[in-house]
Amino acid sequence: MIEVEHLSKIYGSTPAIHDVTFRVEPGEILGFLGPNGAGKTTTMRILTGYLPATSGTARLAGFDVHESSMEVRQRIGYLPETPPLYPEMTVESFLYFVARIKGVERSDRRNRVNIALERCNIADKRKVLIHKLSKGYRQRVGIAQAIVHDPPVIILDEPTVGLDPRQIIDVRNLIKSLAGEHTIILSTHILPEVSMTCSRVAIINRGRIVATNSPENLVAQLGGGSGYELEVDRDVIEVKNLLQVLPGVRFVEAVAENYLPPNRHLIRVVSEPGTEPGRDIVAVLVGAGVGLYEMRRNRVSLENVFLELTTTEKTLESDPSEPRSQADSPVLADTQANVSEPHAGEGAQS
Ligand SMILES: Nc1ncnc2c1ncn2[C@@H]1O[C@H](COP(=O)(O)OP(=O)(O)OP(=O)(O)O)[C@@H](O)[C@H]1O
Repeated sequence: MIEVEHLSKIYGSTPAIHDVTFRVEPGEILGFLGPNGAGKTTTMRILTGYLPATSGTARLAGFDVHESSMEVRQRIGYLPETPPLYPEMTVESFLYFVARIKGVERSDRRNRVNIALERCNIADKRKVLIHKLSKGYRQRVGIAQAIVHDPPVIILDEPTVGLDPRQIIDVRNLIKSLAGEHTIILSTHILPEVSMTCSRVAIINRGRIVATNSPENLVAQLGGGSGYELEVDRDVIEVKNLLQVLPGVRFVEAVAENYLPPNRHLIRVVSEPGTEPGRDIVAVLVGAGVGLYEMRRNRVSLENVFLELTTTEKTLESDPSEPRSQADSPVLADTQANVSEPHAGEGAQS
């Protein structure tokens, strides 16, 4: 439904995006994830026909966004970071207005406006002036204006910024309910937004796509960092001798901690991807008379992946079905070699 190939944009002498390539299948929600200034809005604006690219192509339902911008605009619903609302209009009259300028037939407008009001759960606000609405409701009106002409593609730029936690949940549920019937790109720098809402994610950093895959596969690619942390009464050399022969145990290392009582050691056991050697680890330690005071799992999360990819120069191998960017240089081996740093259990708070 959406095919982006080798897209680049330079503002004057400032490069904003470089060789961006990804695809979105019909009915899918793609999370477009990146830190501030990564190039998300620039990419969205090119896709919606508001900004010309410096080079590369983007096609939507087969139409080139630059050469066939009218066809593209009819097929796209766009919610920019700041929703384009007319505060002095009522919700209903604004949606009628948008339906008209988006080319909805007069005979179909009432029906389309009613559907948009219902989908966005704002039917009871139809006669309310937009400037009297809370930010959460205004965001719903913003989404309603994006879907009122029933476009196959919806592009949402940071749709939950500035909302309170309750409103965020409501807007995320609304977005999820639109998938299937619509193909959606959701641009965000908020990680939970992606894990909760999107079937696939493209991570952009400093203008370049550094990974494209399902959230689960991205985590699995870095899954070599999963394992266990043990608090024991033996040092790392003794524990290593006992455990490193076990199937599934990749390596054993000491973790520096200064809160532990004397003669206690914190030890990390990193497992091979897809293995669960926890049971054997306990059996061997207990069998050898080792005092095991605590054992907990370390799991790599999407947060770890995001931090790894946006604070380093790494890229991950993309989904094999994904078109490859010329700049794509899969360095999975490099990534796996570094998985113990940063610590797999650490990461930004969500
Ligand atoms: N009109 C412009 N003129 C010059 N540089 C720009 C312009 N718009 C964006 N940039 C630069 O392009 C880069 C990408 O910006 P963009 O707004 O696309 O990022 P973003 O990922 O959407 O960031 P944010 O999450 O902060 O909105 C940044 O370095 C930004 O400073």
